[in-house]
Amino acid sequence: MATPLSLSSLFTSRLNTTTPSSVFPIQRRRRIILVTSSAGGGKPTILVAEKLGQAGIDLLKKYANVDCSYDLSLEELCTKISLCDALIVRSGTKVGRDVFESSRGRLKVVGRAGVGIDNVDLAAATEYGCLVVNAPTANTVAAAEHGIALLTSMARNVAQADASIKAGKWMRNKYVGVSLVGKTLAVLGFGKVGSEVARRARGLGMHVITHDPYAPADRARAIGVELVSFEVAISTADFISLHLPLTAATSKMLNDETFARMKKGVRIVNVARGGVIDEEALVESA
Ligand SMILES: O=C(O)[C@H](O)COP(=O)(O)O
Repeated sequence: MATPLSLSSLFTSRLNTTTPSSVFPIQRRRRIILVTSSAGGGKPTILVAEKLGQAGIDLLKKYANVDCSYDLSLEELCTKISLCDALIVRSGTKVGRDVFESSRGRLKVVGRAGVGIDNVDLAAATEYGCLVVNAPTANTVAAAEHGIALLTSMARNVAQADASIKAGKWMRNKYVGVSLVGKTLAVLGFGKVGSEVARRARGLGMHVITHDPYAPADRARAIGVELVSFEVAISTADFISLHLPLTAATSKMLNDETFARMKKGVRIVNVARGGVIDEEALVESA
């Protein structure tokens, strides 16, 4: 299965000799690598299938023909892709086997402008010799800050109180919140976003534990976070924050069995992917 490279690494390093010959550095000083048009000679063609920042589009336009076409149906995407050397998507476009098949070998790279690559069929990309790259640090702080925003507003019932007051009610006793200070937060997934959430939660005076089989112990220690088993994480937490990719191993990781082992009244923040939680089980156990 293909391992996603980072977009920045694709653009800043030379590819090794096993890469397709149509990949070459065209701008040595900044070591930018782009993919040639298989039509030969001309600029490569990049399909941007979801909205990106204009600065990014302008940069691409210096080196490639850029087709910004949003909200394509699968059929439209499959038709266009046979004329494209590269495709850039966010999380809303499913890049499945059909897309690689339809490209008939012309598509050389799929750039995921973001972190999660669960919308790209990596096995099919590998079979069709197509690189998949992502931008793993692009939105780390935004996701961490959003996680903390949800954590604090959930603790203080901000959304419910806001809706209530907008409905003309004043129910301050109903929406009394809970303190975060001294409470235990379990961060599931101690990667880039999870670590930044943990760091911020420590600043709020929380006791932070984490479960992540790949987490470096020294990083956890440096932030003052305790590495624990999955069992300890879910059974001792007052709050749980999810920062996991959606894979076969993490799909429905929180399910009826795990909900049964959690503390009563535990609050969960999910800024990862919805599929990490079995939503039917969540509704049942709420
Ligand atoms: O995986 C990610 O980077 C985030 O979920 C953001 O996805 P987006 O590019 O669709 O906003």
